[in-house]
Amino acid sequence: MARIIVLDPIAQEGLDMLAAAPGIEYEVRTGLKGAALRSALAEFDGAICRSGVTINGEALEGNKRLKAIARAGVGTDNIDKNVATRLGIVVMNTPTGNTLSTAEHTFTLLLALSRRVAEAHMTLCGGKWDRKTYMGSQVADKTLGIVGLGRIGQEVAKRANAFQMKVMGYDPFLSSEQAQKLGIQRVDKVADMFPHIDYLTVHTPLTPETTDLIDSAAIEKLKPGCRLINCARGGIYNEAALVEGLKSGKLGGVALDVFVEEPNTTSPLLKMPNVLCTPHLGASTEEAQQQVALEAVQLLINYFSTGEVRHAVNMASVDPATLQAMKGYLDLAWRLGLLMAEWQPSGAAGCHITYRGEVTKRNTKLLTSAFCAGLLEKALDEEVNIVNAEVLLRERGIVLTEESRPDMGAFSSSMSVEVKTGNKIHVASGTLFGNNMPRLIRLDDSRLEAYIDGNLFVFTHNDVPGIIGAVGTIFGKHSVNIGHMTVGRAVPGGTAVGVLNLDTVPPKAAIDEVLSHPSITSARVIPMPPAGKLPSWLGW
Ligand SMILES: NC(=O)c1ccc[n+]([C@@H]2O[C@H](COP(=O)([O-])OP(=O)(O)OC[C@H]3O[C@@H](n4cnc5c(N)ncnc54)[C@H](O)[C@@H]3O)[C@@H](O)[C@H]2O)c1
Ligand SMILES: O=C(O)[C@H](O)COP(=O)(O)O
Repeated sequence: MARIIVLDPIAQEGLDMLAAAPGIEYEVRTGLKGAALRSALAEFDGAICRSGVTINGEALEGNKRLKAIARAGVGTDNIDKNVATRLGIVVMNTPTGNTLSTAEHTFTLLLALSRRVAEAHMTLCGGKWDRKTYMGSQVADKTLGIVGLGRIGQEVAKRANAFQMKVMGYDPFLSSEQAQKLGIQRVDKVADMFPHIDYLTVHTPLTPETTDLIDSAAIEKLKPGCRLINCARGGIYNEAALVEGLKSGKLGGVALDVFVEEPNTTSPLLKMPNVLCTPHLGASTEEAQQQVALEAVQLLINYFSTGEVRHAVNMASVDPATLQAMKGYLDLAWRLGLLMAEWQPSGAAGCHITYRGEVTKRNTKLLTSAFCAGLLEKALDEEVNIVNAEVLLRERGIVLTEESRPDMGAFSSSMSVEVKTGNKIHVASGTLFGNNMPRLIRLDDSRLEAYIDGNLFVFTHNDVPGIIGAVGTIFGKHSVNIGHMTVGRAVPGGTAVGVLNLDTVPPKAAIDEVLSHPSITSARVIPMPPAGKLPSWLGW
């Protein structure tokens, strides 16, 4: 049973869906912070939030249970994604559910600011019929500048065009063709539009690049009387600079839905004329809330029932069909990681993975993560999975590189991992027989065809006659049954490797006896998961 905590109010439809989902139970606990939030999160497998709760590093610290956070909305800046990734917690959002509502809210603010609707309303409610003070400004034939032309920015552009506005815009990912299609005059940098625009609206995430994007220096360069709107994130406009710009008369007006500090009832802007503010209501429509709640709940249901990862913001998304199709390869990659963790001495400095043949057409990044998860699984006293494995590996200073070679080797598909320790490189290569039978096809210099499950007994020896018989006799004497045996070598008469699958773990006396053979140079038991047992993070 997966337990889900709902940390912010979400639409009833979402709660109903949680209640009806088999294998899921949920609790609504809103308004949590600090230690209360941390201990609550430790009791659940999944969490749903909006922008109200702050899931910072402290809240996640030491959490060994939480696997997934679904954000019913777009912005995930209230979640410490670095810490979540490190702990193997996948963070997903619902990117499209509130796009139209937020674009509409942006336009609502733009129009209401132009006509000073809120101020006129408040004056009238105060008993004054004032038709002189609230002279407005027509938007038709004015120029709107848009920074950030993703989902919301583009919808705002469409609405501006419908209101006969001229639209200029900047987004590093907006092509000239797309800009032309949307009726946007694209500029190469934000400042290029400053002298031309009557309105500016921003629709970017809050990042180091967009923080204080519009500060006093930028406001200086704006056309006098320009009106600024922000329905994205507080902090993209420097709030002190807005106050100054309004006081000096440089700015014609400011409309904000979002603030640096939220909730916020004390901003000096709230008391200024030509200012219009709403308490982060961009996504607050029945339609948007229903949509994002249903989407967020579905994300968690899918994650806990099939392992599907969609709209992840801290890892590559993986749909169930891909997972299903890659199950065998994920198993192989994970097993090669488990094997290498035992085969190479500690102190790995780097890992290089080569994919060959048909497997290169698949999501090899996922396979690399699965290998890393296997490599670290036993060494770390924490959850290691495909979300955090690469991060954990790199954190340990291990350089990870990957290459794909579409040409086939001896097998239609193979993956080969090289682990560098000091001046030595250890190699393990594997392939998949059928859909779900991982096989080891190379260990260091020796080519072989070994199973990678159960109790592996791996020994190195000189390639001389009598070794297989000698090892078989020793295990027979100790009543250890050999299920499968393979030996491989690089060249006849050189060094060779033997891999046995034993039905039981051999006693120490048996291993010592094997090691006492003059031509056997090393021997060890490498416990591997039974055949068919998939990593727990796959959810199967
Ligand atoms: N007020 C609200 O209630 C509300 C509702 C929904 C979304 N939002 C916020 O609106 C923002 C945009 O949402 P979206 O769904 O359109 O996201 P999106 O990812 O579709 O679009 C964001 C765009 O910003 C662009 N961008 C990033 N950095 C930039 C930079 N330095 N300069 C110019 N462009 C840059 C990206 O290329 C992208 O095209 C998000 O921050 C989101 O949290 C607020
Ligand atoms: O990023 C978002 O989706 C918006 O800021 C909406 O936030 P909310 O879900 O808290 O209304």
